[in-house]
Amino acid sequence: MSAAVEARDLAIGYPGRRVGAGISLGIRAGEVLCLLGPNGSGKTTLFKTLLGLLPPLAGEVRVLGEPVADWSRAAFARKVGYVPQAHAGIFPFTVEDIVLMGRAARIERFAAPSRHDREIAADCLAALGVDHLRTRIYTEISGGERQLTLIARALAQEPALLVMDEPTASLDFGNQIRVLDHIGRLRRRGIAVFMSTHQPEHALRVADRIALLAPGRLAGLGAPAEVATPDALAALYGVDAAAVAASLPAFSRFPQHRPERHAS
Ligand SMILES: Nc1ncnc2c1ncn2[C@@H]1O[C@H](COP(=O)(O)OP(=O)(O)OP(=O)(O)O)[C@@H](O)[C@H]1O
Repeated sequence: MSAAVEARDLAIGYPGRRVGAGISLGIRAGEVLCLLGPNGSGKTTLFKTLLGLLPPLAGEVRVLGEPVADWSRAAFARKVGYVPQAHAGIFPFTVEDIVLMGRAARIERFAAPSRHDREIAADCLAALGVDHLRTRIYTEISGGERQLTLIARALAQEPALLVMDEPTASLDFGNQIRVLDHIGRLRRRGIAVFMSTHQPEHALRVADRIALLAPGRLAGLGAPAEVATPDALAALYGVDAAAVAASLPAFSRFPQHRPERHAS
């Protein structure tokens, strides 16, 4: 089976500004890959390139076996969900409307959402513990509530690949755990997840593999215990290894989640 997403010798960036190069990685169905990297190292730029929102400066991206540029936007939206960093939003849609937008690629043009679509939207909100927000106006809810709404929207797409840019960033402690647990459940449904986080303990808790993005290049890719070591994290974030080690006991108390392998 082809990888959910595969990048070969990718260079990423903007006109006149190369952010990273030589990036090769693949994500299988039912696998969670977590991306760690300092501010400005290129995590969002990499995601946007994998999603075909930014052209690669070099190299190749395939999504579900097809070059990303060959996908029609409608077909892509049926297969790939993207949770961007939470934004304020400008239009006063209800939370349910926003989540139903995740169904849009599956609804025939000009058709109204069906009862089935509304049930799926309600299920996705309930799965994240925010069904009580259904009739609230998106521009009038908190940053964390918006984040959960955007995750629910992506889940409502029923994607094969889910790309999440710091999905736990603005969430309280309980919602962080809820979202991480939910990501673990997506794995069992065979969904490939590629997510970034600024919290190594979150990656250690949920990832099958971890990728380290240093400015300009991929500095590591592999099993969490082998990749997210105090020395590697110290080098990645430009801090002292002793300082990283000092903070490690705080998260090593987490029972380390041993991901179930997805039968391929
Ligand atoms: N539209 C743009 N045009 C030119 N440069 C950009 C653009 N957007 C981002 N950059 C630059 O590209 C680099 C990578 O940015 P990116 O947003 O991908 O980093 P990131 O790892 O996601 O950061 P953070 O953790 O702070 O969200 C940064 O130096 C940033 O200033």
